[in-house]
Amino acid sequence: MSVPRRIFEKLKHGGLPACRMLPWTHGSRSVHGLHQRDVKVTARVKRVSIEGNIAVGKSTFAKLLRSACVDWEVMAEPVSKWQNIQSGSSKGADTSSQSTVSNLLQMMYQEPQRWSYTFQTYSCMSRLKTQLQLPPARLLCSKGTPVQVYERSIYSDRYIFALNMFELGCINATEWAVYQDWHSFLVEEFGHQVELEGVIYLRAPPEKCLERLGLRGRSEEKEVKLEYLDKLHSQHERWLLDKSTEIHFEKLKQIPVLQLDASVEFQQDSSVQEDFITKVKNFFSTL
Ligand SMILES: Nc1ncnc2c1ncn2[C@@H]1O[C@H](COP(=O)(O)OP(=O)(O)OP(=O)(O)O)[C@@H](O)[C@H]1O
Ligand SMILES: Nc1nc(=O)c2ncn([C@H]3C[C@H](O)[C@@H](CO)O3)c2[nH]1
Repeated sequence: MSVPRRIFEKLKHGGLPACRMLPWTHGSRSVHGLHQRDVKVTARVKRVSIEGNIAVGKSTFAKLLRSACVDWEVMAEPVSKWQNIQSGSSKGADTSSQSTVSNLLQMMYQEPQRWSYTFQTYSCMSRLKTQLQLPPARLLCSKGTPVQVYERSIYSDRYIFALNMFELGCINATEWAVYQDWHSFLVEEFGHQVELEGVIYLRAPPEKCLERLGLRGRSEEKEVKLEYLDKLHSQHERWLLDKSTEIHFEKLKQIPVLQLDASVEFQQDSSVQEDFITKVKNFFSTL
């Protein structure tokens, strides 16, 4: 049986390390382009998302994790893709002729009723692509606890943002029904490949997030109000703490959550950083 082309290319370029060379000649089924043996090799790698309100400090915390342990791979939220929608970005298109046609993040903030549904289709698709990426070679070789960490996930896309936009009336009942239908279909189709083993919830008062959002000064967010961050804060609390959000996937209902107090100014404080890393290490070892 031949190796699925997509996987062959991935292995050739991304490269599985010699320590995990795969015996392709043995007949086994291809699961969504992932060879079954490949699924086994990657199964030891845990998958965790960092969740939290806008500007709570996820990217800053992600940077800390990146520098803390070689067994952890942190995948950034694909914000720049949302800010630079490219023309002709289909597979095989000549990338040299691509140009930026729009900034969807800006459009969503400026005209939420017009653009929220479009935004959620694109954000969710880009998160799905991120979650489907195979772990890098060093994680597959790891003798410790290898973990792929994602900044947000296809689950916060639905249970935080899309739900919030629906409740705010920026996504209508038809759009919400359509979104949920394809979201459930994709999660079920991709199965284990998009499951998470844990969530790190960075928690801070919305007022603190607004302060940090102002500090960061991303131009698209200049009209974001405390009221919006309050709503998003409540969505996080309902999903990750109270567990009162209706969740449609069994494994996600039981997911372990590590809650960290993100209001602490940890950037200049190495003892807080060490405390965070210890908590994260202990959490990963339980997954
Ligand atoms: N613990 C912290 N103490 C003080 N300032 C912080 C802390 N964490 C983040 N910041 C600052 O707050 C701003 C926002 O942080 P960051 O970009 O990491 O947020 P984010 O959660 O990744 O945002 P988004 O939700 O937009 O992805 C940055 O200017 C950053 O330097
Ligand atoms: N509407 C909406 N849906 C999402 O799924 C989503 N994910 C992130 N964001 C916004 C928050 C930050 O401004 C910026 C970077 O996180 O993008 C989102 N907005």
